[in-house]
Amino acid sequence: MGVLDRVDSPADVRACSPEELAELADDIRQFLIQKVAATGGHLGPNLGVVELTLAIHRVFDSPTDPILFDTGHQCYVHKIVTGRKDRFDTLREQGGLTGYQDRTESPHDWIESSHASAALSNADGLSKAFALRGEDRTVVAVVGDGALTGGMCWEALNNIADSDRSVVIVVNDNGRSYAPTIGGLARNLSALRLQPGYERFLETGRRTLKSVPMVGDAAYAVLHGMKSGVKDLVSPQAMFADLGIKYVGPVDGHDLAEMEAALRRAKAFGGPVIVHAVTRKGNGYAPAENDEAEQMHSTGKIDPLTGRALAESPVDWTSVFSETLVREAARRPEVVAITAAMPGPTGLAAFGERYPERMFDVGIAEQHGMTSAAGLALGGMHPVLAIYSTFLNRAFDQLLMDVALLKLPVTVVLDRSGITGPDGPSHHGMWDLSLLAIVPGMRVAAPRDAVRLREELAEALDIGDGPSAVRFGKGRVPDDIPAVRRLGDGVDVLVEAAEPGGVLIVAVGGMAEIGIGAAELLAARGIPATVVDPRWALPVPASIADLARTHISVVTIEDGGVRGGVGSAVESALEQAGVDVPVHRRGVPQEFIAHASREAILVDCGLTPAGIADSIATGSGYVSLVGPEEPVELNAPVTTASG
Ligand SMILES: Cc1ncc(C[n+]2csc(CCOP(=O)(O)OP(=O)(O)O)c2C)c(N)n1
Ligand SMILES: CC(=O)[C@@H](O)[C@H](O)COP(=O)(O)O
Ligand SMILES: [Mg+2]
Repeated sequence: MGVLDRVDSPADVRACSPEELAELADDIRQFLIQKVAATGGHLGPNLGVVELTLAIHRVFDSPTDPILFDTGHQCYVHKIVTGRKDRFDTLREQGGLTGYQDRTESPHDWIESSHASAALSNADGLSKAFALRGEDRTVVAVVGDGALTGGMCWEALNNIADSDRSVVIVVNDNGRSYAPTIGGLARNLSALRLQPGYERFLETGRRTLKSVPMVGDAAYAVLHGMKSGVKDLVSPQAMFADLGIKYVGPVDGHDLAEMEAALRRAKAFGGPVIVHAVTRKGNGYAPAENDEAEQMHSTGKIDPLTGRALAESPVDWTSVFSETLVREAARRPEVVAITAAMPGPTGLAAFGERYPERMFDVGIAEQHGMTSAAGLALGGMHPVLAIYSTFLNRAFDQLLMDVALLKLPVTVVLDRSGITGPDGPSHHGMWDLSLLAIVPGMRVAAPRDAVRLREELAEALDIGDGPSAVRFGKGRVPDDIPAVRRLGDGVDVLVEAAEPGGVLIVAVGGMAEIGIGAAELLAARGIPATVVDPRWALPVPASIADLARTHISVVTIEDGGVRGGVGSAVESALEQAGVDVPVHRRGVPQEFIAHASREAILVDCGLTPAGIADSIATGSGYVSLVGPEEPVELNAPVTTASG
């Protein structure tokens, strides 16, 4: 019976003795390794915040004092000590524990989005509300060094600094996003951490002086004081202090007692405070600590002993993109690449190794990345900004007004478009087609397989008079789905109806396989169907309207929201062409889709050959996943004595 077995709430953590705390931290570390090895998830980040999270729950009173985790991928320890440890076998599985904060799981969770750099703005707003309501509550925000490279953090800091509100910002500085965090900020933060003299100075002092009873304690206090002297010379304190925010640290984020003492100092201060915790991603688990590339930022199912993946990953869209870009760049010196702190996951790492001078990591800063791309294009380059589809949301205004308005040759490569699965509603790439459809002059390719991805990326790099986008999904990429013929405007006919007058299926990108399967099932039911892949889906190619004239209806299938995407664009195109043929849109319901496997969600959305064929044969509409449920009572503001 370990200490963890009897910890089910923050109060249980607060009741632990120092010895029990040390055991609890070890128990949690082993728990994380065993559970996340079995389910997959953010093992590295969570191993890095064990002591930090325990210290926070000992000093602050969640949920009265909200604890916000920026991005939320590092909230597993928080979940473990807030009564959810028994559900970790269901982590990131349908109906199970989410991998991020989730208000339906616990009142200890306040925010939910997995989009980085938003927690400080949430903290700013929450602390303003508490001040207005006269509630004496402290908002605690845990923000990583990577998230701190996002612009919203600095917008929030600018506001928080200009107040005396009780906000404690715990900077979890492990020096990494996926890869090492870039930029002047990171350099400043790490200056102290990497200062060997400072570290040695502290370590020697701590070890030597603490061993001397009495005298040691006094001398240690002197050392501590000196530390602040040393700190003033090299610390990032100036960066925050100049903003008007008190700075505490740097603190060893794995030293529970030191972390707790720093947080108590911060809490006592009463106004906005930054506690700079220095941690190590993957701490205490050698396979993660030794993972040079990403310190096991996010893993699939692994062998807990060795850290090795249990399943080989199939050839995926990302790897085809990666190799194609390197090949294209060899003959296109104007091509440069931009990543928002995700060179590995977006496939740009190979390009960066081959062409380091043409590769730019801007940090978790998609907005800046998009407009920096505009600048690169103004300077004669052809930038390729590779981001996950869901993060395009962050850079929409920049795409519209800094790129498209100027008709600049920027290519946005959107990986993880469509349903992604276990990362839940804020990670599904279901918004990009709707967003891109309203950008004047935007050309959007959605390859159906590896062959078309190579083709369409090259075509995008040939576009010099405006922005282009190439979007593809997560996971396995079909090698080759051949066309029967290609029309003049690039549309590929994949299936010719056996006879005229049937259904025209417009299958966008990765939905081609589903469209072909649906056509086969319809043919068996005596309903002829033609299947086409537009390849360049937006703006809608002219031949789609021409084809529609000889069909009784058009069915569009897209791995994206059904409102405003390709289906809506096809409807408009037919109307403009005077083609009076009904369009039935099939796609992802315009709802927030809970986490589950991609496959399970596609089935639930009716995005399968049988689902599409049945909906056509029966004339039913597109699927909705949320019934008329009663809204769940969430985080009703805690009424305090004063309120
Ligand atoms: C806007 C946005 N862009 C990209 C990501 C993908 N992403 C998830 S975690 C992460 C790195 C976070 O680094 P940091 O904040 O330092 O936290 P750590 O993992 O080091 O604890 C990134 C880039 C994201 N969640 N949100
Ligand atoms: C929070 C985070 O790291 C996400 O960006 C997500 O985990 C990405 O997952 P995949 O790279 O497995 O799609
Ligand atoms: Mg980090």
